[in-house]
Amino acid sequence: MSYEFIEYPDRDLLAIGLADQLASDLRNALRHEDRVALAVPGGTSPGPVFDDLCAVDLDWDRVDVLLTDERWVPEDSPRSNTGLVKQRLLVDRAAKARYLPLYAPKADPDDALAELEVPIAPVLPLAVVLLGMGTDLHTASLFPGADQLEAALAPRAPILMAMRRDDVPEPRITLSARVLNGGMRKHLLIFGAEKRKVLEQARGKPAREAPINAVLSDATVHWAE
Ligand SMILES: O=C(O)C(O)[C@@H](O)[C@H](O)[C@H](O)COP(=O)(O)O
Repeated sequence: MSYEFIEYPDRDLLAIGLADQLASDLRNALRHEDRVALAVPGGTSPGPVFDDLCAVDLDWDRVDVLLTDERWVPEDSPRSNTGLVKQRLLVDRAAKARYLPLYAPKADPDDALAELEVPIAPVLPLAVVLLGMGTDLHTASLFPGADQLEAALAPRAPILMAMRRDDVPEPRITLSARVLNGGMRKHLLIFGAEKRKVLEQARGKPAREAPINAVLSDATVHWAE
């Protein structure tokens, strides 16, 4: 597994440097394509990156933004990744981007997969993918031990899958590993010594134990304490 590892002096400098890199990847992709897709994670880490990226001058009206995964909660829930993206990324210049949702107001995510996939299929492969990671080595909602992990890691997995694990508070919906890994440029954002350590220890582990390994090849890892 080969990936590049960039260490930043602090989290603010990481946010600036990573936003700059994402902007440059998007500009490069826009030189060759009419429209390009950017997938981003939710969770607590990416907010400051979004704050910098949203102000960048590029052809946002040709960019499709989607989440790598979503918690199955309404948009006004504090746990909604959509809420985060709408408040911190799809503002300022980036307000012109088109948002492709990973949530629909249905009780069961399995009942929404087909309709949510319709606008996503034509924008693949993803031009730029930003990923987060948990200390259990999950990325997006590809959790070790989740009910559908094996299917989501399969080479012919569907675009979207619902995912559940008993200790995860709500059902999730996630892009499958092949869609995430198929991104033309991939970046992983991690903060803190613990995540750095577990990522190093994950080397060589099978993806069912370390799902992050399914999406890391040729990625760039961005780390700060
Ligand atoms: O909805 C989510 O939670 C995610 O997209 C998830 O994969 C996240 O990126 C990691 O859990 C890291 O989360 P933190 O940045 O909060 O540590």
